[in-house]
Amino acid sequence: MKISIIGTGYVGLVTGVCLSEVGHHVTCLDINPEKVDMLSKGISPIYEPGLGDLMVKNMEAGRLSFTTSHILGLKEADVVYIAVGTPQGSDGAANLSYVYQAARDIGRNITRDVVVVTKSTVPLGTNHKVKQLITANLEGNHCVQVVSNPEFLREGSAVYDAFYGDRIVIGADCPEAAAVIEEINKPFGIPVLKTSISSAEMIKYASNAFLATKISFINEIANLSEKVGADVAEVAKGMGQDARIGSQFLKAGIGYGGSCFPKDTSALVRISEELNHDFHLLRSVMEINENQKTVLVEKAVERLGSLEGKRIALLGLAFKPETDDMREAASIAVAEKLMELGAEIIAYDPVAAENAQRILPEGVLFAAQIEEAVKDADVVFILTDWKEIVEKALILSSLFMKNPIIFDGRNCYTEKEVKKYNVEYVSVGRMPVIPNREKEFEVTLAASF
Ligand SMILES: NC(=O)C1=CN([C@@H]2O[C@H](COP(=O)(O)OP(=O)(O)OC[C@H]3O[C@@H](n4cnc5c(N)ncnc54)[C@H](O)[C@@H]3O)[C@@H](O)[C@H]2O)C=CC1
Ligand SMILES: O=C(O)[C@H]1O[C@H](OP(=O)(O)OP(=O)(O)OC[C@H]2O[C@@H](n3ccc(=O)[nH]c3=O)[C@H](O)[C@@H]2O)[C@H](O)[C@@H](O)[C@@H]1O
Repeated sequence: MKISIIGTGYVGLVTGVCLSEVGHHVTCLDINPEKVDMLSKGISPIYEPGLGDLMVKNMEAGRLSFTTSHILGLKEADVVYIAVGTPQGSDGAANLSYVYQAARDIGRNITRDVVVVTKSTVPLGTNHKVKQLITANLEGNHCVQVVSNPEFLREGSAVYDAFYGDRIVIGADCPEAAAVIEEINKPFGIPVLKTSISSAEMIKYASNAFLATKISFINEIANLSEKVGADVAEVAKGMGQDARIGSQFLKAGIGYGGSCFPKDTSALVRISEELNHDFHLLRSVMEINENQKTVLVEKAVERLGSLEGKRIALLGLAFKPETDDMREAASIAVAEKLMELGAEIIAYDPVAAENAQRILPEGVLFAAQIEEAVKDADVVFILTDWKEIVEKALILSSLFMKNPIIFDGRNCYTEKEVKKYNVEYVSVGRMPVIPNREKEFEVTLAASF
């Protein structure tokens, strides 16, 4: 069985590599020639742990190849995955133009009966439209079945998620087509849930919206905890121990970012509006998230007064650790706000700096090393909890800053850890830690180097 994948972004590439790893023959197709050129040389265009090695291994085994040609990429395919982007349009709804173009491309180029699998996150009814578009563009008399197979991987652990996901959802109107996709996925050994196409489409949006809701909920609890002197980390732990609630996605911070939660919540609100339903809860989730992105800046203004001319080190720029993805990263909103307030920004990210340079406002300086960012800074902001940043930010601030002060948007440290250092520490949903400058601290310059 020959598999083709249209789109080699995070989802298409990970899917292609992992399907080839379990023994399938996969051709990945992308319209971006630079990407395909890199991929054909065995270089992954994205930072995703474990992906590059697995990709090269399967290319060398002759199971994985890349092309920009729809003719070559589709002519021998029995199964075609659509994994192109569905970015947020200017009206908040998902922009389906790439999906529809992929459908036309499939119709024009397939040479046999195929099962088309939609991996892209698409609103209700899209799969029916995809089938119509393919059929309308067919050049031969081929039978086409469409299956909705939403993707649940997380960036930064995408390869792991492909092999150890909680479920594989297969939405189909045709049981034979569903069986083909179930068979392809058998080697992963992940439980399969078969549904209608509409339910599969809804499962994807509902899952992301629910996770986003958990985050905004805990962020509101964090904001409240600060007012009453509670510690949101303890609150989340206590809540999470209730199996009905679960401990995941209860980490308070500066809100969710990334390529999916923001756009998928917005798309679901638009889908609801089109159905004359006001999804009030989800609108609030989005609003809370917008406000949450800049709570650290507000705290800094409250504590320090004017930020004009202050040198602020932004540690971590990607929307989460272990990725170079800057889409909707909180660092963008924070940097814009700080620039507006006249601060001077020196930014550091171990992996996402190159992408960040294209996105963050002009005038932001970039440090090649974390030490360079912290040295001479008046204030440190932690925006992404990369392991390196968690390991070094506290100690470097205590060593290099005149009056060390950290605003931590990811709650990286406990009060006990902070108290070993001569650092003022402001986090989210917890009381600030103010050092007693009279006291001898465990970490001193001499002791550390
Ligand atoms: N990024 C993620 O973690 C996840 C994304 N998703 C969904 O998967 C879909 C894809 O997302 P990403 O992989 O992040 O997108 P992406 O933007 O990283 O990649 C999309 C790729 O499709 C290519 N493309 C566009 N039109 C094409 C065409 N007609 N023929 C061939 N290639 C074409 C683009 O050049 C690009 O390389 C979206 O719907 C997204 O919501 C779902 C789960 C996780
Ligand atoms: O549809 C998608 O694209 C994907 O979206 C998310 O995956 P991802 O965006 O890669 O990353 P997450 O780990 O979910 O984090 C998203 C954002 O929420 C934030 N977050 C996460 C968890 C938490 O407790 N608190 C919190 O603020 C993260 O810092 C990050 O900014 C989902 O977790 C995936 O299941 C889904 O497939």
